[in-house]
Amino acid sequence: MNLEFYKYQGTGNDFIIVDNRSELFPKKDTKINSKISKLCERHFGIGADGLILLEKCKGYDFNMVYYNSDGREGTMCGNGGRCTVDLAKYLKIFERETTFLGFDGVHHASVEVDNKIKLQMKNVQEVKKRDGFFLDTGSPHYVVMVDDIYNYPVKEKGRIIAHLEPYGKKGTNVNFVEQNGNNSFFVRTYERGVEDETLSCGTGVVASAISMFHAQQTKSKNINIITRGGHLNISFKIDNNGGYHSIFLKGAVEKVYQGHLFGF
Ligand SMILES: N[C@@H](CCC[C@H](N)C(=O)O)C(=O)O
Repeated sequence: MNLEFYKYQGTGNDFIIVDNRSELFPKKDTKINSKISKLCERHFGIGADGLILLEKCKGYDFNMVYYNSDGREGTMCGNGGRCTVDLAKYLKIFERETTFLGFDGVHHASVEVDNKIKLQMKNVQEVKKRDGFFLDTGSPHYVVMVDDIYNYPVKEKGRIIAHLEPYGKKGTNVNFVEQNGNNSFFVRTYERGVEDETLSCGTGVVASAISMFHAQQTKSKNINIITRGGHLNISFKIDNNGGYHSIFLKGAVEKVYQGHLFGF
């Protein structure tokens, strides 16, 4: 059987997305993790930071299932979520605004006039101080400020921090941040499950923006983030208990090509 897939990128974070409303993708196959990691491999496969299934979901427009490029099911993916929203619009699942389910719960999203995708992220109740900061924005993230970010050894340092004891067997994603304006920061992310730096990470830039506000590096609740793959905007509000809500991640996405998976 041949299964159709779409190749997407959101600020350089790239994904294979399968329209699995037909439920033909063999999620229960005992070898599915190695099959997914092979598809994500950049020499023997299609090449991607992750694979996403867009599925039917009662009460919502769709359900999003996310696998990291190591083939294991991950938690929430912000850039992948934005790409999946664009595909759902292309497939005529919705027109301007959508509500869907991700690993971390319900998400609202819209397609803006400039075709950028604005995705509401899960509320953040707590930012833990640990040299840097640790918080969950749908996926776990450690955030630390560094100097000379362009030359910073993200892969080497990220790999060590990601698997430190407090982050358990599953590890954490690691973000390195340098300020370059009042409300503007450059962020580079080491992603667990990819075990490398990616060009951008949606949940990571949200974690970085909130951490920078929390650390009083900026007074703005509307923050621009530059990644190696492009620009993202993060806005949020604060509640009386110091929690963060109405968190939105906005940026461009691109449907790059479409193809067929053989042997599925
Ligand atoms: N690239 C993603 C984050 C993916 C999740 C991460 N690798 C994990 O498993 O925690 C994003 O854009 O948020």
